[in-house]
Amino acid sequence: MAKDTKKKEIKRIAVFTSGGDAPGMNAAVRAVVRTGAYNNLHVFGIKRGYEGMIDCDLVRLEVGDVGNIMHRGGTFLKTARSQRFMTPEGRRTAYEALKAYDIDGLIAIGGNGTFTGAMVFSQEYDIPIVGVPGTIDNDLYGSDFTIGFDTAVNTAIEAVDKIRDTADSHNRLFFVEVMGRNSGFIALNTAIGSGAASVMIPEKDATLEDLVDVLKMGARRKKLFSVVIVAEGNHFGGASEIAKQVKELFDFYDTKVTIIGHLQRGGSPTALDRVLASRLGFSAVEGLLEGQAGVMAGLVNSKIKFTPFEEAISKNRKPDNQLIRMAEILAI
Ligand SMILES: Nc1ncnc2c1ncn2[C@@H]1O[C@H](COP(=O)(O)OP(=O)(O)OP(=O)(O)O)[C@@H](O)[C@H]1O
Ligand SMILES: O=P(O)(O)OC[C@H]1O[C@](O)(CO)[C@@H](O)[C@@H]1O
Ligand SMILES: [Mg+2]
Repeated sequence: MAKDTKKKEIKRIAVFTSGGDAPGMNAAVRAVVRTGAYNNLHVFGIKRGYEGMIDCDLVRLEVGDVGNIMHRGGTFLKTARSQRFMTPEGRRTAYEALKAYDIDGLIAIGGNGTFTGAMVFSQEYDIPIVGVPGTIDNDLYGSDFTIGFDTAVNTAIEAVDKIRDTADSHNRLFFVEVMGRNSGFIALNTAIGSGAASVMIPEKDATLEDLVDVLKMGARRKKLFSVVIVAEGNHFGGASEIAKQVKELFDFYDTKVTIIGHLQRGGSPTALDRVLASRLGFSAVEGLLEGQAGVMAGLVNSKIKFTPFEEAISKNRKPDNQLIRMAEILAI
């Protein structure tokens, strides 16, 4: 059911995934390939993000190549963090590779680093790029959610539910560290969804003494176990460091630390991530054909919105203060 007319002169596009993988990236690539095919485009996949772009590692992607991948975590295109793309020479080699394949539009699926690279690249070379926010960190302005965030939070909550069982059985205090680089979105949502006693995130202005007060309050009302969620990018250090310092101030509980780590990056994407990825992949291609460039396709209040890369990466996205306050109140 291919469409007869093209809206723009773009004929050959390439899609890649970059930075940390995120559940739902496959669904986004599928949407890009199929929307491209519907619009009579030649679609290529670039392997290993910017690294593969520099190495000219492109493969033609047809409709059938993206079947049966919707439900799979990771990214079948593979991904990478590329030092070479940070250099002008690396980017020139990448551009030459794209020219060799006559690529006239790019879809970049990744996080803030990927879009920083895309912004620099599009300032240096005349190639339209539309971004799709794919990162578990949820740290981009211009989309209420990024692809992978919901799955990561669900994974973290499932882990905390299990930790609760053993914490309860042994009357222990657990510090559970979740990912999020410099951002507390995963931690805050995990804390709310798992009913944790407290959460330590970079965006919250709280001291270790405040945390100890919360724990003491719990102990006074005969709370025999407790779980505290810690964002990895915390200014007090990770969960191990916080556990050590808290123990020195208040040693009522036998204390343990769990770092969930890369478990949060894998697994089958949730329904929310699959639908989000499909919508954003589809909209990115339509946007590119309608002349969008240097922008990220996002979902804002359930509507598709295009935000310039510069804004998407530089507007300091923080969890809502109301949500932080609510998490505290509900944990009393
Ligand atoms: N200033 C920059 N100039 C050129 N390229 C950049 C720049 N910053 C980042 N990149 C490229 O983008 C890649 C991906 O960035 P990064 O590793 O920060 O992941 P991300 O896209 O933010 O995803 P995530 O946070 O989910 O891991 C980098 O490895 C690098 O190749
Ligand atoms: O997998 P790597 O390269 O160790 O990166 C870990 C980082 O990637 C993320 O999972 C996604 O950006 C961060 O939350 C985390 O800090
Ligand atoms: Mg990032």
